[in-house]
Amino acid sequence: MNDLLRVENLNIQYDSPRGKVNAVKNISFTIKKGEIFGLVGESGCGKSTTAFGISRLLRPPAQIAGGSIILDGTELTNLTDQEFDKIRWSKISIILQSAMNNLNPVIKIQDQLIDAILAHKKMAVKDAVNHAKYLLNLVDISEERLNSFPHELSGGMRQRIVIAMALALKPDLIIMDEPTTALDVVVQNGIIKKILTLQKEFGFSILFITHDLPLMLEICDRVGVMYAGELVEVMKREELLQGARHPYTKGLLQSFPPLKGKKTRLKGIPGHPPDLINPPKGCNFHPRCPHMMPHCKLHEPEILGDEKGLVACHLYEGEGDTLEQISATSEGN
Ligand SMILES: Nc1ncnc2c1ncn2[C@@H]1O[C@H](COP(=O)(O)OP(=O)(O)OP(=O)(O)O)[C@@H](O)[C@H]1O
Repeated sequence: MNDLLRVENLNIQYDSPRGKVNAVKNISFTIKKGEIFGLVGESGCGKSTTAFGISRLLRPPAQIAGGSIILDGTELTNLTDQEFDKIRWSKISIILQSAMNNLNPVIKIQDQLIDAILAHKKMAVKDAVNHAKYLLNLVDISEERLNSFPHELSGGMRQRIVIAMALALKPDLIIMDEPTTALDVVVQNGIIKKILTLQKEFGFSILFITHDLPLMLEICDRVGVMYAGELVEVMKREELLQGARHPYTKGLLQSFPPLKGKKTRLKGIPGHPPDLINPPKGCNFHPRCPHMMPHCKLHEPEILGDEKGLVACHLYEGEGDTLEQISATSEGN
């Protein structure tokens, strides 16, 4: 089996004065070695909470309420903070939407880079400086910039430096949470191209989070679609380009201009996502779903898988295997 990351039945909740916010509800997915896996969905559907849960960045009132996160055979949810610190950067790193959330504004780039390197690798400071120069070269930034403070650089340069930092210890998995959303389209294109080149060169896996489905369709091998804290569909890129199965994913696809072919009128999805403290009975999406059946108001659909991917919708009931059946079959292989 070549899964690098296995997330199983992950539940993450926020305590709030109104009650528990079920921000991530029982989600399961895998990321293979060298794969780019995308998580997409409307604002508030739980993408960042999932990323923070995997990379141990959740802070109270958030907590993992159940489930398992296995990275290369190691169960991450059982690790102490000190044990997790050993794998941060070296096995897993994260790039956040705004580079200023990753960089310390009052420390020069060089010191931030070599601090990250020396915290995990025993080497002479001179060698760490050379490594920092090498990393900047990787992201096409001149070595002189090592002496700059973050505010002296453009947004695109700062995000490239964050990518360099994420790569510093050659991790197996890089989580990218909206890494280009804060940048203009031209800079965004340059950064995406750079990420793809580096991924090909080094072979790391990426969990790529965005609400921008067309961008995801350009770069990801497989895409997971989240709605109201749940994973409702997972498909290979090629399958998704042919059209989605889940009515929510279909709605998302119709909310963006098509990548190719004739321009069509954008439809959007009427209504809004449910309250995560008191979600509706049955399928979470039923109040907005154009295919809603009486059954959908009463019963939550199970996520089922076949050769096309996974889908949680009553329209496809009986057309696939449960996650337990899939997992039993793959373990038997
Ligand atoms: N501190 C908090 N207390 C209570 N609820 C929270 C808190 N932080 C986040 N949430 C809720 O958790 C849910 C998931 O939020 P999350 O930020 O993970 O979504 P997202 O899909 O990443 O959204 P975005 O694209 O806007 O970043 C949201 O409904 C949000 O309101």
